[in-house]
Amino acid sequence: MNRAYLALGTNIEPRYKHLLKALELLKRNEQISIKRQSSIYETTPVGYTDQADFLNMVIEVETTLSSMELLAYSQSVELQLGRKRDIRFGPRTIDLDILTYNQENSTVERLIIPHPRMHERAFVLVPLQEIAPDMILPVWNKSVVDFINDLPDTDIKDVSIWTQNELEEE
Ligand SMILES: Nc1ncnc2c1ncn2[C@@H]1O[C@H](COP(=O)(O)OP(=O)(O)OP(=O)(O)O)[C@@H](O)[C@H]1O
Ligand SMILES: Nc1nc2c(c(=O)[nH]1)N=C(CO)CN2
Repeated sequence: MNRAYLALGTNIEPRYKHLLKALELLKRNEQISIKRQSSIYETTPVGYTDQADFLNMVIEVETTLSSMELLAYSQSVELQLGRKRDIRFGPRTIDLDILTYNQENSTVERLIIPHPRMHERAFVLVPLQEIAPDMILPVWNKSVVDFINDLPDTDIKDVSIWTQNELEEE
């Protein structure tokens, strides 16, 4: 059995429905079992900033899929949710990134594990810390907490737990 962490992100309405649908499609795969899921966070866009705020979350899964198969299934979920690829780092109905896969450090075709930008993204590290506080990231050999401590305060401020009220209004 393999253990992977996945990051989900969406900034096209209905954002919450897109997250739920993606989780449902992941659960539908008998080779994937969701073990933990973080709260949902509302986050300010990073990279390409002229776009709407995101909802982000991180989940831990156990899977019998290989990392390439997990990527292929994640991409099929993105497609089923109508994702179109246009602006790099731009708006998306759902983005599914594989953060880590076991303790692997590998690049196979177009899949890089661990995700090469995960350690600098508050919208990934903060939800990840919630479900895997003791995790040491392969390659960097550094804990999630240490990476969070190195982030600028402004980045942390841009990531906040989405409250139930907001959830009901959505
Ligand atoms: N760890 C990974 N998880 C998901 N996709 C990856 C990973 N490593 C490489 N890729 C490749 O990245 C390609 C582009 O992914 P995508 O369009 O989601 O990028 P992005 O979401 O705009 O940027 P980012 O990868 O920084 O979140 C995918 O087709 C996939 O082949
Ligand atoms: N806050 C936030 N910003 C982003 C996100 C995301 O999921 N959340 N995804 C991006 C594309 O990889 C680029 N910027």
